[in-house]
Amino acid sequence: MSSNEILASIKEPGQLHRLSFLQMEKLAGELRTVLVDTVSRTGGHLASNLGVVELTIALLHCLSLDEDKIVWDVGHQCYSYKLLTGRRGRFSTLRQEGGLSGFPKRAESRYDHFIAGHASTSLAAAYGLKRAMTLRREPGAVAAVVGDGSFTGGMIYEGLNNIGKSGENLIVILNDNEMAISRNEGALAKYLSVIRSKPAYFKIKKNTEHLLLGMPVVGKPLRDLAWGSKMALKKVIYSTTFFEELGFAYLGPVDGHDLKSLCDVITQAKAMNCPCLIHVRTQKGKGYHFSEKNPGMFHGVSKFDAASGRPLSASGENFSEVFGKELLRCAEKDEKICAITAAMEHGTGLQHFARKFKASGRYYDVGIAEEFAATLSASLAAGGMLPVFAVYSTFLQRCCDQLIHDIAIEPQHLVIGIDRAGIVGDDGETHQGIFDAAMLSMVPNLTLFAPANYHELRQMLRTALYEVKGPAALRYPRGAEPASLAGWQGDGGAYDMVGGPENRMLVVTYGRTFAAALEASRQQDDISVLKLNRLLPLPVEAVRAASAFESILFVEEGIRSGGIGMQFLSALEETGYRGTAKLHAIDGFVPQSTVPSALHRLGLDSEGILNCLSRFGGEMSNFRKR
Ligand SMILES: Cc1ncc(C[n+]2csc(CCOP(=O)(O)OP(=O)(O)O)c2C)c(N)n1
Ligand SMILES: CC(=O)[C@@H](O)[C@H](O)COP(=O)(O)O
Ligand SMILES: [Mg+2]
Repeated sequence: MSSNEILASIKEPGQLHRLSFLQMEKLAGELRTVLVDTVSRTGGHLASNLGVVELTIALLHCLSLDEDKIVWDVGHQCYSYKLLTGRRGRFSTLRQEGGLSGFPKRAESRYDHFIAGHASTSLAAAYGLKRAMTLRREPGAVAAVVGDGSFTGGMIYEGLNNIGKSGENLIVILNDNEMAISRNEGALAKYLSVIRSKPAYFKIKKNTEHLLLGMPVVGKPLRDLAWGSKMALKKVIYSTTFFEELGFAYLGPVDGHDLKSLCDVITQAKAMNCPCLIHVRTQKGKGYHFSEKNPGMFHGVSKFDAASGRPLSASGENFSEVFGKELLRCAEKDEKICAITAAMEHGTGLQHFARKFKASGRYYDVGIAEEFAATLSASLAAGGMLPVFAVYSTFLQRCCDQLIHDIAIEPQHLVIGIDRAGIVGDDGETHQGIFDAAMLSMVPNLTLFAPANYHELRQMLRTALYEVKGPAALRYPRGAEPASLAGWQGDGGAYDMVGGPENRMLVVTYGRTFAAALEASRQQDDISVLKLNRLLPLPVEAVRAASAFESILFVEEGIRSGGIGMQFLSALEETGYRGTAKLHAIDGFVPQSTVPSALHRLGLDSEGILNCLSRFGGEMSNFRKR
């Protein structure tokens, strides 16, 4: 048999119904080979996908995608699903511009039923899909695959609360690998470890169910009777699980790499025709030596050498590392400083802080619970601590009400480190950090800084900690500082100006785009650049300085509507400015690509800025100097 014979033969997911267990075992091996080979070349989420190979095969073997639906929580683990639902031919384009998304997308396939990328949405998604099927009298079950990390997100409990009473044929598959990106924290992780240790209960239940399900006619009423007495029995012999108390049939724990057990339990769950929770135990990174040894490192990987497991590009200093190390330096001198993350310890550079201060209770990994993290930060501040919440821009979107209600109305002094601000690249629409500045501009009493390099990040963090009253935030991009800005030092005020009003054109910008604006001003005379250091509250002195120029182009690597640029131009108008002012910003969702390619496509690199200015220049001719 050729190396990929079975996978190559799968043209439609329905073909998996006819595979023998031996063939499915072989298919699992083929999938793992493709996953490691492809992700080593494209980058992506390897460990999570290696952990659900058998689960994906079993789901497609037991469910019929002509009527049943599967949704994936976060969706970063859906690569095998994509390979088995008609997208093998495009799989080498994974996460590339114009290629397959790294997450489920309805536009990509009829088998992708709901968008994913942000955690803990799958139960709401599954419930809505199932209710629509019921109301439209469409047959079929809906299954939601949820990782134990995603299970720490609040929306999951909102989902359990609504589904448990619904009686719907909805199967929640809890994929328990004891990991989020790092090791899973919290009481839920502890609870799962307890119920993982009770396989006996599951065996008794399975045998009883099989016996009754096999009985004609009397089977169901007898089964309901037995089920009722079993519930009583369980309360006597076994403590029921939290899930059963909420109205789910609990099936598990099941070995998530044992195809026969998986097929048994999925078939049983579908036949029970009620809310079920299947608890599967898997190994994150299974089947590839290096990811088994270090699943955290292989959660999200850039290109790597498959033979050695080593990354192909050395990851040097970056904004997250600089942030984490500067925060640690401050915290060593100030015991009021606490750090909070929502399951993104390494992504936000907090691992240094955690190593030093976890034991002393000044470090919190609250799980995938950004809303909770925001309000916890506010209450720590209310209690006299100096909390710093580090969070990706895109995930901060979860905290809009907490920012307004818990943090700003009675302003709490805390700091939010907004990482991945701006275009992030391969994760695409669900992860671009382009909305935070617009969202925060609604929040009164909040100060927002935009460092353009490591020096400013350190400086602005200290300013946020010790010179700002009320909530302060600083936003910085994924990756390293622009080489052209290494060591740049402005005057540390609310804005910096490069060039004076003797130039006709002024480009106003902030953050990473300052490098592109400077480059544009080097390529064409007559251009000055104003870099905002403080975005909120908008520095009126910067607006005043800008009004001396004949024409102004505001360039923003962020959404136009409600963004800083819009506010700057309206403040300019209020000064009675009679020049020409334009805003060049982002007008919609930004699909996956490399960051440079996205910035170029959006006209946010130096070439794009010069093109803007030359188009704009045409409107300059009718400008009369005052
Ligand atoms: C709201 C939100 N916060 C944070 C993340 C970042 N994130 C992506 S996957 C992941 C861990 C998921 O763990 P789990 O659900 O257990 O899946 P596994 O990778 O273990 O299969 C996190 C924190 C996210 N996608 N969404
Ligand atoms: C799936 C998810 O949300 C995270 O894994 C995210 O992709 C991490 O992004 P970074 O690679 O920028 O840390
Ligand atoms: Mg997990």
